[in-house]
Amino acid sequence: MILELDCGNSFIKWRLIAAESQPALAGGVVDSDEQLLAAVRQVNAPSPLYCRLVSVRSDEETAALRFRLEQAFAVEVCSAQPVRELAGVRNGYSDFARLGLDRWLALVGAYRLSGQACLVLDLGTAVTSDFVAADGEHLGGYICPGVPLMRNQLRTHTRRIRYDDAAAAQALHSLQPGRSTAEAVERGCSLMLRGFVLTQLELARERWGESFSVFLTGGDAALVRQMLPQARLVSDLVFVGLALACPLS
Ligand SMILES: Nc1ncnc2c1ncn2[C@@H]1O[C@H](COP(=O)(O)OP(=O)(O)OP(=O)(O)O)[C@@H](O)[C@H]1O
Ligand SMILES: CC(C)(CO)[C@@H](O)C(=O)NCCC(=O)O
Ligand SMILES: [K+]
Repeated sequence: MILELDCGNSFIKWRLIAAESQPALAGGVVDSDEQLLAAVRQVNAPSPLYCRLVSVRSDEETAALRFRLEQAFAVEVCSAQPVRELAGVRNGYSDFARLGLDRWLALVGAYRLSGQACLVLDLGTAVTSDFVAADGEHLGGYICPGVPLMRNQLRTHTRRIRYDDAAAAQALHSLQPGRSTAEAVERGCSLMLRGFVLTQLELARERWGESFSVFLTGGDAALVRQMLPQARLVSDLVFVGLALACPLS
């Protein structure tokens, strides 16, 4: 059993595979180390012998999780590290170690799957885009707040923007001008996200014409899925790169 973990800022995505390139036997999204251990223990399968993880958390938090995993399952843990080059892709940051490892693994995964120029969009706590040229050169990318951050900033810094989750869920059935606070904020943030995505597409077209692939991943990918019919929705894109960063042998 191999345990794979993508430790983001808000959630840990996990899955168990029996062996390299096998479909997941179990997996999920949890919001704490404790929940992760409990979820993995509940799976009716042998305990994992090997764990590969990518984390954008602090080194201390990542080390603490690693320690708990080793204690709980006696696993060998490989934690993806920043590198200048991997699987034919060259890191485009002037200081390669500063590029978020989740972005790096997602773009390495995208290039492996497409073998051509690609635009990678990851919609999580933050929304990120990355550009990889046909020869594997990472050109860099963009970072902006994701929908949960935009919404929370508005709630935190204004006195009269208040509505509940039910109203929020209800608001996105249309993108017409909002007639309530919930509609105005939810639709406004949704349009900002769409604007960002359309601009990324334009930038990619200016560079590459029509010869590029678009990859979409992250927990909020569904929010822009419809406006990107050409995009490949690969929810485990980070795991594709993670397998390349932490091969078993
Ligand atoms: N099953 C789920 N559990 C939690 N969040 C989910 C789930 N499905 C979709 N989401 C959405 O995914 C978003 C979080 O995205 P994701 O899990 O990709 O990133 P993250 O771990 O929060 O942050 P990061 O961008 O650092 O990876 C939330 O805004 C939430 O709305
Ligand atoms: C941008 C996030 C938060 C997305 O998860 C992560 O990739 C990160 O913390 N990156 C470090 C900063 C950078 O990529 O330039
Ligand atoms: K992410």
